[in-house]
Order: sequence, then C-alpha cells, then structure tokens
Amino acid sequence: MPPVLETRGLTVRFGGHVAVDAVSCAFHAGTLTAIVGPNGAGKTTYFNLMSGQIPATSGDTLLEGEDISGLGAAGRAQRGIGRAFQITNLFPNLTVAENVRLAVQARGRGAASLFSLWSRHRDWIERADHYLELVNLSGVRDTQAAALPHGDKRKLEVAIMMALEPKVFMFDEPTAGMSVDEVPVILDLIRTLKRDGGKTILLVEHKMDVVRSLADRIVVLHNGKLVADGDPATVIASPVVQEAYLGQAPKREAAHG
Ligand SMILES: Nc1ncnc2c1ncn2[C@@H]1O[C@H](COP(=O)(O)OP(=O)(O)OP(=O)(O)O)[C@@H](O)[C@H]1O
Repeated sequence: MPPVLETRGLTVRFGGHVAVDAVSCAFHAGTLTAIVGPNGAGKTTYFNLMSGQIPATSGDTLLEGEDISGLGAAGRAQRGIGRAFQITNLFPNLTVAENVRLAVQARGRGAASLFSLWSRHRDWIERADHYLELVNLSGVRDTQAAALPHGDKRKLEVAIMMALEPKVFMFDEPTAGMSVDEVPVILDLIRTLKRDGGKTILLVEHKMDVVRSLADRIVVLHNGKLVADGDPATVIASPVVQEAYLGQAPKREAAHG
C-alpha cells in the first residue's frame, strides 16, 4: 500500500528565499502527524503546497501513489485532501446548517433528477445535523455563519471538512483564537477522528501540550528543511529539536563520579 499522502523533494522559492526546501515525507493511514517548528520554519507553506494553494517550484506531491502535482486546490480537495482553515470559505449569509448541508451534498454528487433531489434532501439534512452535533454547534444551526464568534466559525469549518469525508485531514493550528473552554471540544473531535481508525491526519500546531496529547509522530521543519521525524518522545528529546525548536541545547545530565 502506498502512503496516503507523500511529498518528494517538495520545494518552493519566494524570490531568493527557499521557504520549503526539498521536503520528502510520507503520511500513512491511521496516523496523526504533527508538523512543528519555529516561526517562519515553513509549516504553513508546506501545508499550502500539499493542499495546492500555491504551486511548488520543484518536487512532487502524491495521493495514494498518484502524482497530483499538476492539480490546484480545488482538484486536490475533490480528490480527498481536506483542510480546515478557510474561514473565508464559509458562506457567510447561509446558516450554519446550510453550510454543512452544502458540503454533504457536494460529497454525495452524481446525477440527480428532481425526484431524487427531493428524496435525498431529508438525508442531507440529517447528516448535516449529525456533523453539527459532533462539533457542538447544534444550538446555533439556524444562525447565519457570519454572526458566529471566531471559535464557532472554526468548529463550523471542521464540520464542513468532516462532511466532505476527505482521505487526508489537515488542521492548521485548530485551536488558535479559541477560548479556553472551546479548545477541548476541538481536541476531542480530532481524537474522535483518530479513534475512527484509518484516517490520515496532519496537524500544524505550536502548543507542545496539544502535540504531545494527539500526535503519533512529529515532523520538525527548520528553515524550510525537515530536520527530525519520529515518535513524539524521541523527537522532542532530540538535540536537534531542542536547539532548532526550543532554541536551547538540552541540559546535560550532571556528571557522575
Ligand atoms: N507568499 C509568500 N511570499 C513570500 N514569502 C513567503 C510567502 N509565504 C511565506 N513566506 C515566507 O516563507 C517562510 C515560511 O513561512 P510559513 O508561514 O510557512 O512559516 P510557519 O512555519 O508556518 O510559521 P508560523 O509558525 O509563524 O506560522 C517565512 O519566512 C515567510 O515569510
């Protein structure tokens, strides 16, 4: 089985600056990988390259072994790369439930007669309500998306991503800007996704406690390069991470004898 998502020598150059530098990495089903690194390391740019928001200067991206380098963001989303970050992509004048229902409909595409549209309508609404329940937004299902507080908008975009049933779930700082009581809702959601099994989840996250509690694997970027990759305990303890990410070398054990 090929990895679900893979990058080979993925590189992007902005003028003279190489923001992502020949990153080769494979992401497998059933794994949550956290991508960490200092500010400006290239994490978001790496996400943008994989989800097709920006084109690579060189290198390839493969989805289930198929080269998708030539596809833009829409084509990759259609193939199953889901990303929750695009609050701007919510339909602001539609209600919360309508936003999710559209995602459910987009997922269940196919030839539709007027009759089949009618008969499927109830099913769409029920499935949209199911996702709203998962993200704790049932209480505001009839509220206009534009009127939601920031944290609820983020939860809504997660519901939309889930409704699209992607192969890869990409979360870019999912708890950023959320109030303290909203953070556990999102973390529980990601845990639920993980428990479902078989999902490929990528997470860019600054908060190391979040990373520790969720990740099966940590990939560290520094100056655009992949500098460490492995299980969380080993990666966090490694000198390269202590220096590159935390800005300090690990304290040496007191010398014995
Ligand atoms: N469109 C762009 N044009 C020019 N430079 C860019 C562009 N996008 C990103 N960069 C630069 O590329 C580098 C990597 O940025 P990126 O946002 O990917 O880092 P990051 O690791 O996500 O940082 P942070 O943790 O602060 O979000 C930075 O130096 C940034 O200024």
